[in-house]
Amino acid sequence: MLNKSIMDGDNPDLTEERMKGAFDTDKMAAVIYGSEKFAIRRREITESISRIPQLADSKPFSFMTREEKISESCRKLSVLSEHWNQLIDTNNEEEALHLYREVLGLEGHAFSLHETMFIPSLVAQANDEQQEKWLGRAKRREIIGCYAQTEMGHGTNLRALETTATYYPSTQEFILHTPTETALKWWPGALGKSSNYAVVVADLVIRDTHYGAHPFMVQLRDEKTHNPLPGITVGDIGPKMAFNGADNGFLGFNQYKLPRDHMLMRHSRVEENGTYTKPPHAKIGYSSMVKVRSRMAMDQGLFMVSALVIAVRYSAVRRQGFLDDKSREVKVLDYQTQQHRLFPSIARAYAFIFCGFETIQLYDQLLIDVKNGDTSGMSDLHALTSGLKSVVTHQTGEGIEQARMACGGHGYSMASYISEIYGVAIGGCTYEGENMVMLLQLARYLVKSVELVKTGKSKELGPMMNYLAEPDTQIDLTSGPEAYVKVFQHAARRQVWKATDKFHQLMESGQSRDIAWNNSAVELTRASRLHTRLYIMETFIRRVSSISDVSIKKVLIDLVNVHVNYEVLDIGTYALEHVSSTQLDSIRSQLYSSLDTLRPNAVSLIDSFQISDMQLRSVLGRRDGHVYTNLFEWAKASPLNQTHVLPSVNQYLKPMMDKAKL
Ligand SMILES: CCCCCCCCC/C=C/C(=O)SCCNC(=O)CCNC(=O)[C@H](O)C(C)(C)COP(=O)(O)OP(=O)(O)OC[C@H]1O[C@@H](n2cnc3c(N)ncnc32)[C@H](O)[C@@H]1OP(=O)(O)O
Ligand SMILES: Cc1cc2nc3c(=O)[nH]c(=O)nc-3n(C[C@H](O)[C@H](O)[C@H](O)COP(=O)(O)OP(=O)(O)OC[C@H]3O[C@@H](n4cnc5c(N)ncnc54)[C@H](O)[C@@H]3O)c2cc1C
Repeated sequence: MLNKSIMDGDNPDLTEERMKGAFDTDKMAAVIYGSEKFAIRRREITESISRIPQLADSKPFSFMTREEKISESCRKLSVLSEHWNQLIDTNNEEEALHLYREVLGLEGHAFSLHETMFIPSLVAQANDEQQEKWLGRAKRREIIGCYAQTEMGHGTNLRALETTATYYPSTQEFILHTPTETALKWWPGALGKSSNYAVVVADLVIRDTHYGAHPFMVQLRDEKTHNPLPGITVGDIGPKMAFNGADNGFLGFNQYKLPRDHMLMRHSRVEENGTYTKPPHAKIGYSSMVKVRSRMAMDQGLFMVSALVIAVRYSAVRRQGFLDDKSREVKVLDYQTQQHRLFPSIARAYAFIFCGFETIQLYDQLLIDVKNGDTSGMSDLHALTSGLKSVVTHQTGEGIEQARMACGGHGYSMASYISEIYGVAIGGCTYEGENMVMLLQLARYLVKSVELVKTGKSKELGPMMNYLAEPDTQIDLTSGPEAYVKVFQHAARRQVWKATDKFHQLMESGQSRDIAWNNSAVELTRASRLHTRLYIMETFIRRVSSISDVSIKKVLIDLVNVHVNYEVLDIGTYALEHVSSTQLDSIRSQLYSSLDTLRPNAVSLIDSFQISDMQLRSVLGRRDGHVYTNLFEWAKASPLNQTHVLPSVNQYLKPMMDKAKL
């Protein structure tokens, strides 16, 4: 059996799709998740979870209020704490994240920032002594932490953060203070009600000198009573577009005293007498953000996949309309428009995940290098992850929304759960750096790279930048995916140079650097997007080329073909400067035939992600494909259906209708 999710009693339309799959889904899972060992561990963890009934949702999540969602995730966390060590290797971050996804889903929970930002901040920013004091406690979950940086008035411009941490040598204490309303910390996940500790980012002040944003370990609540400590105002910021199982919070300090050794001092220090030692790199304190950005291609890829699992499975059981055979309606997945809507997103999801593996590894390596005093890789990774987080979050949003529409009316129902996936994923366009802002960060790096080429210093170009120095060449589109890479290189190179030239010309015409930058900004963001999409395409092709299993490689090459054709057409206006409109027409034909080629493997390609029904929380996307029965059962569970006549009918509608009858 090649597709391992074939089960007796499943919807025969899905079983038929699974039989058609030309590759082993367990083998594909090993490729997706980086190793056979981890793919097996994922399945084992999922299996173990299913044997603990208390870890199941106590009722459909979409029918819960916000308070119920928060309470439900806390209940599950307490059940998990009894089983933690049997379920996972607690030192393995990927296993922990898989466990959280399975049990708690994507709407957030008390530990959502603890694992992703609080612990990583301690790992990267606390010195050995501080790690000795707090890291073990954090890892054992004796305390719950979050990352409190953004303020009501400033999230992007960190240099303008208003919260101050003023050092007084006489008492060897910092005083944390929130001088204005706009200085309130605002947004941090799990801050409002769950966390009792936070890594707080504040402007360090010593003897009236402002040293800028620095991280501090701050206790917020009493460990026994969980009440906020004196001098601390903390609470929940209210409901959001999605992610409502999380208590994103606000936080204010009123002259709150903090011992000197609570400033995280791995890289910068304040001595007892107030002497300040600056870090080896000005932006080293930003590492927690780089850490999360380096994970985002993976995380967003998985968000997109969740929506695609739902849409592709549903499209294989939804029958509507006719093609050749007028005796039976077709699966909507057979419509070319449906394939065009979904398959390029499947390709992007695979590509994002492969990129994610690469950037996670780059971050881990950087962490080691920085610990050894080498900060030279920081700018490269900052630029790469800034562009990548922006492109993947935007394209994931587009892909999920298309997946929702591909499910027709039922896609709009919370039974599909796609709107929740969309709401959570789209947050990524804003958090960890607003997308436009991050594209402009990459653009700074691109402009500098062009300046290196212009001044004859091409040898100093960073990784992935050499193409900026290469001349345009003839493109032979018949030579395989590499030809499409060349199209992207041409388009990206031209746009990067064009935007840089514009910026330089505006400065030469007398505009200040900042004004010239702003007047070139749209062109600069376009350059960043093209550069990043080139990186994604190259990584995808590189990863697929390295695969040895023949059947896996074959289907992934089919997927690469969908990707490269779709991507080049999608940048048609830029590509037209390098390929003719006749060539674009032939790319169009190739795209349509590549959709056809992929069609038999579509369900197996999304099944390979092995996302459990529990994690998916979708009635439409369940593995068994019994959409209509499941949908009806789900609707019956609606709180509105627990009584035939609602009190509001008796109170308002009936009297109104009765009155109208008189
Ligand atoms: C499953 C559940 C899931 C769901 C889980 C959900 C979890 C959600 C968690 C969300 C958490 C958050 O959002 S936490 C908050 C995140 N906040 C942010 O990301 C804020 C975004 N802002 C920033 O990062 C910065 O302020 C930035 C925009 C870069 C501007 O900073 P500055 O003004 O200090 O710097 P600039 O003057 O612009 O740049 C100076 C130089 O520093 C470089 N530089 C800037 N940042 C750098 C960095 N990190 N590493 C190296 N170098 C850096 C620039 O490239 C410049 O280089 P040169 O060009 O060479 O000079
Ligand atoms: C779901 C979610 C979770 C979050 N979790 C956390 C958390 O755990 N901890 C935490 O500290 N924060 C958190 N945040 C806050 C988040 O990091 C910030 O909202 C984000 O960095 C954007 O900053 P901002 O809100 O100041 O946006 P703004 O900067 O005000 O953006 C508004 C507009 O201004 C534009 N803009 C701003 N500056 C520039 C510029 N220099 N050039 C061009 N355009 C510009 C932007 O592109 C955007 O269009 C979270 C946010 C969300 C939505």
